[in-house]
This record gives sequence, C-alpha cells and structure tokens, in this order.
Amino acid sequence: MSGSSFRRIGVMGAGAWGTALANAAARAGREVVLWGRDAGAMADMAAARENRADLPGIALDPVVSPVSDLNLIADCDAVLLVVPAQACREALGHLGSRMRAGMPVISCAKGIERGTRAFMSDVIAEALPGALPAVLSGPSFASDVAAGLPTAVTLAARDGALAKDLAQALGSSTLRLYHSTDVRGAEIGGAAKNVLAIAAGIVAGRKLGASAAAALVARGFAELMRFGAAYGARPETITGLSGLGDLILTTSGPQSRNFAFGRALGAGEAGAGKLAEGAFTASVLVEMAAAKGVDVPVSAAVDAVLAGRLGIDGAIEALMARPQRAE
Ligand SMILES: NC(=O)C1=CN([C@@H]2O[C@H](COP(=O)(O)OP(=O)(O)OC[C@H]3O[C@@H](n4cnc5c(N)ncnc54)[C@H](O)[C@@H]3O)[C@@H](O)[C@H]2O)C=CC1
Ligand SMILES: O=C(CO)COP(=O)(O)O
Repeated sequence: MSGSSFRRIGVMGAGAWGTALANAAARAGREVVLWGRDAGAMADMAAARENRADLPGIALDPVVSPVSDLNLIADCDAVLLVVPAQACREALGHLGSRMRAGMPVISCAKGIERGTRAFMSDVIAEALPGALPAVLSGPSFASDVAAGLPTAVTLAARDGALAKDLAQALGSSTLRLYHSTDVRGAEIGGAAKNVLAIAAGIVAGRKLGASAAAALVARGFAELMRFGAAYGARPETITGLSGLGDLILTTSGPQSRNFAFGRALGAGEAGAGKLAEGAFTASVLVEMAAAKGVDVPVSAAVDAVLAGRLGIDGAIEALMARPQRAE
C-alpha cells in the first residue's frame, strides 16, 4: 500500500498526544477519526472543535472527526494507538474482532506493560493477532506538534516498505518521520527516557546544579544503551531520535510531565497530577534489566524512591558511593 493509500487514519485515545497527532495527520492530507472513550467529552470536542481539557487553545483541523464509536476506527486504513501504555491492551481488546486483518496499528505510547513485561508492539501483536504492529516515537511534545512547530520522529515497522509508506502518509512540512525496521529499538528509547526524565526532574527540584544534571543525562544514556543492547535494539536507534533525541528533550525542563513530576518530588511538593509514564515503567524496567544482568543504577534509584524504599537524599548518596568503575 503506498503512502497515499492510507486515506483514513484512526486515532485511539483523545488526550494531548492523540489530539496533536490527529491534527498532524490532517496536515499530512489524511482524513482523521479521533476516538475517545468518553462520549460526552467527544461530543463537547466536536462542538467546540478543540480539546479544551488536554490541548487548550489549539483548533481541531476541520477534517478531524471526534467520535466515541469504535466501529469508526475499525473502518480506517491505519490506527494510531495513543492511550497510556498500561491501558493499551484493554483499549485494543475493545477493538478486537471489529478490526480487519492486516491493519497497521502504530503504538505512540511510551512505556512497558507491568506484570507481563511486554513492549507495546508485543501488546498489539497479542491483543490483535491480525494487526501489523508499528511504533512512532521521538522528541515531540504534543503542544509543539499541534502548533505546527518543526518536529522529527521515528516510525518503525518490521516490514521496511510498510514503515516507509506510513512515514510518507503521516509526514508533512512540519512533522518529519524517519523510517526504520528496528521496532524494539524505537520503543525502548521512549519507555526508558521517561524514567530518566523523572531522575532529571529530581535533580532540578533538589537544586543539585547543572553539573549533576549533565552527569545524570550522560550516565542515564549509558544505561539506556546497555538496556537497549540487551533487548535487541540497534545502536543507531538508541543514538537516534527515539533514544538520545527524546532523552535530551524530556530531561531538559518542566514542559515534560515526567520531568515536572520528578521536580515536584525533588522539591518535596505535590505533583501536578498529569500522566507521568515513567512512574509506571520504572519498576518493570528495573526488573527486566535485572533479568538480563544489566546495570541501570539511575532507573533503579528512581524505582526505589517511588516505591518508598529510599529517600531522595539516600538515593543520591547511594549513586555517588557506587564502586569506582571504568567509563
Ligand atoms: N503528550 C505528549 O507530548 C506525548 C505523549 N506521548 C505518549 O502518549 C501516550 C498518551 O499520552 P497523552 O495523550 O499525552 O496523555 P493524556 O493523559 O493527555 O491522555 C490520555 C488519554 O487516554 C485516555 N485513556 C486512558 N485509559 C484509557 C482506556 N483504558 N481506554 C481508552 N482511553 C483511555 C484518557 O481518557 C485520555 O484521554 C503516553 O504513553 C505518552 O507517553 C508520546 C509523545 C508525546
Ligand atoms: O514523550 C514526550 C516527548 O517526546 C512527552 O514527554 P512527557 O510525557 O514527559 O511530557
């Protein structure tokens, strides 16, 4: 199927990122069905032509149809899956038998499923065995993409021709998609950087200084490379947009919800209550690292703090007191 054959794109999940991607797909010339589970909220969005709750101030493109009927998603040529990682399996379960075989389903969620230790492409393959799993990931704040600011991300599918077609179908003058066949690499970066962004936020909230912030990003990237290698990611994916690119973005400041969550923790304040995927991924990522004998001290410190096993100052002391090692 060539890029232009993906005439109608379905977006499952009408939060900040789903709404931004709906507008981006519209800008790329697609018809877009934006599905949310709350019928009232979707009716309000259809009337206001704006997602006032999650993406205020950005008008919905005229070709985006907000709906709450999943049958309209099943009719689409490809689906973007944009609900939180821990909710993906349940959301796909509702789509289930309505979906035709061979439908590309593109995970845009950044996380690893707790309990099963499944990456999102595996969740898609298990929940919808007839689907073609793909991953869209990279440095891209919803508000930037929705505002049409220049953004570049990775689109990965096991079949290189499909990845290329999807990248062509969704790309526009403001959203550039690089295609890849490294599905695992693309999804590892997005999941792991959220945990590291919480750590970066803690460093900022605790006022540990710019030197500590830079050390955190560099050592965090080292553990991302080790974890990626253990789980089959290609090095060029980890050093690319979905790995290093997104790590840089999300460890840079409070526009990231994960960073903001960490900063509030570090400052001893209550968080803003927004989705911070890294808080859900930390423990499963640390379990998976241990299962492969991979050292992830920064992520393990975040997990220990979130689980209440260590205080923030104790976690920092423990990181600084680790045995000396070669870089
Ligand atoms: N906001 C951003 O800038 C970006 C977000 N992402 C990723 O996209 C995913 C979604 O994030 P956002 O849209 O920003 O979050 P959000 O909190 O703005 O929206 C999440 C949406 O999913 C819906 N939802 C939750 N559970 C559901 C379920 N079981 N079934 C159906 N719908 C359900 C919620 O009602 C809400 O509308 C996350 O994994 C996030 O890491 C990725 C790139 C950028
Ligand atoms: O993944 C993102 C940008 O690429 C969004 O990060 P936050 O979820 O931390 O806001």
